[in-house]
Amino acid sequence: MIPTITAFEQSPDRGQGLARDMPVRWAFEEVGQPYNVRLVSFSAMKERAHRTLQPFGQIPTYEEGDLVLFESGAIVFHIAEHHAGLLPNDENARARAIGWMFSALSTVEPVIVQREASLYLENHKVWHEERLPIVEDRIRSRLDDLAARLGDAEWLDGAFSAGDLLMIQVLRRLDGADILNDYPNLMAYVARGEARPAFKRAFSAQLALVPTDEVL
Ligand SMILES: N[C@@H](CCC(=O)N[C@@H](CSCc1ccc([N+](=O)[O-])cc1)C(=O)NCC(=O)O)C(=O)O
Repeated sequence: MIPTITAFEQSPDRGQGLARDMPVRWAFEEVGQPYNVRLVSFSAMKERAHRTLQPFGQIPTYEEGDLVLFESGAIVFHIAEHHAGLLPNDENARARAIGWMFSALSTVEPVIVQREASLYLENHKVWHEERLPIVEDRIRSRLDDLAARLGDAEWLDGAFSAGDLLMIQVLRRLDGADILNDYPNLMAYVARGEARPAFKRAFSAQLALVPTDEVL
């Protein structure tokens, strides 16, 4: 059975592939699993029908038969559990790769999302100018440690895994910011992820939905 995910009907990132359907698309492409996409408008996301799938009124969701999932990380994990190619077979290596999935979403992404909130939602607040540098310092602290751990390695822990997929997707949210430029090995790490044929297929698929005149 071919799973169906939901994605934005109108991409707020205008084709940059930063919304969270992107890691799910990427995971499907890495394991060679076809998938269908149901596009959802901002208003429809908040309706009861969608909230039965995703209680917070967001995308993505995953439907396959009588299984409904939400949380992009959980969906990527489900895909990785049911197909080869995203998690190692070795028990300890698999556990470490899953650890990196959590690290991406609960240690690195939150400070990056705080910066986006500061820039796009709080930029009119009187304390915005004072807060942004504090948030950006928190990001640099995380990137210092991540860059030190990655070093010159190709991926975070041996072969490419779902942990790398999610970490690279999180780091891509800094695209356009100067911050990542200070970490050449992390820039190269993201570039390696973006060079993967599966990433390119996923990126093209989400870009194809964006009207040409809206692409950033
Ligand atoms: N923890 C959930 C979070 C899901 C989530 O944040 N979904 C967002 C889209 S991806 C987040 C996102 C949005 C826009 C950009 N962008 O660059 O424009 C990037 C990422 C959403 O539906 N937002 C609508 C709403 O909350 O009302 C998950 O990982 O699935």
